[in-house]
Amino acid sequence: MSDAITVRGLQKSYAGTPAVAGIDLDVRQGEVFALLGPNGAGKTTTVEILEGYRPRDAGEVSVLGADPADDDLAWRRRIGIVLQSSDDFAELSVEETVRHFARYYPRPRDVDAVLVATGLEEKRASRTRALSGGQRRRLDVALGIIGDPELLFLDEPTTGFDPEARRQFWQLIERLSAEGTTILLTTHYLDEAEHLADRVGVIARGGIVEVATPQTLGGRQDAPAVVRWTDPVEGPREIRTTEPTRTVRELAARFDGAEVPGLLVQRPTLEDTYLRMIGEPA
Ligand SMILES: Nc1ncnc2c1ncn2[C@@H]1O[C@H](COP(=O)(O)OP(=O)(O)OP(=O)(O)O)[C@@H](O)[C@H]1O
Repeated sequence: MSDAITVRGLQKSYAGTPAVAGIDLDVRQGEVFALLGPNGAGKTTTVEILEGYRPRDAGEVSVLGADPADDDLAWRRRIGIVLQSSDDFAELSVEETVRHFARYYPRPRDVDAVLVATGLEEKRASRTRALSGGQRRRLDVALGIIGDPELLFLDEPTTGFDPEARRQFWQLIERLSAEGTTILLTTHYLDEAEHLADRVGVIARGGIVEVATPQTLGGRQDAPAVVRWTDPVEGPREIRTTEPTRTVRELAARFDGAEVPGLLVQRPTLEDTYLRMIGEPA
């Protein structure tokens, strides 16, 4: 199967300062791919070039088989974009706004189903200007998926969501993914990337640092584990080891098979790994 997105040698500068400095990227059809990176790393610039909203300086880009710079209408209808919030439709109700957007697409999703899926059913009659920040972001997501896109771009989709709304959003993304939608998202939430993404790409200073699954990024799966427990005499203890099973077995023997007090085995989290990769102290 061909890739949904192919990027080779992408470059973009603003007033001579590189924001994207030669990025290569492949997003497979049907996968959820998360772009991670610190503020100013070049994520939004990259995504907006892929969406056809920003011109590039150099490089080859193919999105669903077309060059986004051609900005073909039929192509545009096959992609979904969750833009940063705008107040353009402040006087329309939630339902009117979603129905309005549905008319732009040849085969839109059912408006009622999208309102339910995005948790906006109870707010359907509310003016969009009266929505809370998190509700407004849900509306952005509703507008991004109403056209039933093959490829969905989500730029920091859950910023401002409460924990319950974030979980509901994750379920929505999982459903869309299960239906075959390819999804490229940017996020600052490492738990979100870990939960949703098949693969993550870490981008820093305009370049890709690594592309891997969340489980293997930065050699995470082989990183030493920390085994912690509380010794009845010596108090809290910890050992860093590449063989935590052996350590636990030895501890179990030492405690005669009884519960080892406060036993905990921890591998580096995705966040630990990410912070190390981008050079921040964990
Ligand atoms: N329109 C613009 N004009 C000038 N400089 C810009 C413009 N857009 C982005 N930049 C600069 O390009 C760099 C990359 O910005 P970009 O928005 O792509 O980063 P990002 O990874 O999306 O960051 P964030 O996580 O903060 O959203 C930054 O240094 C930013 O200041």
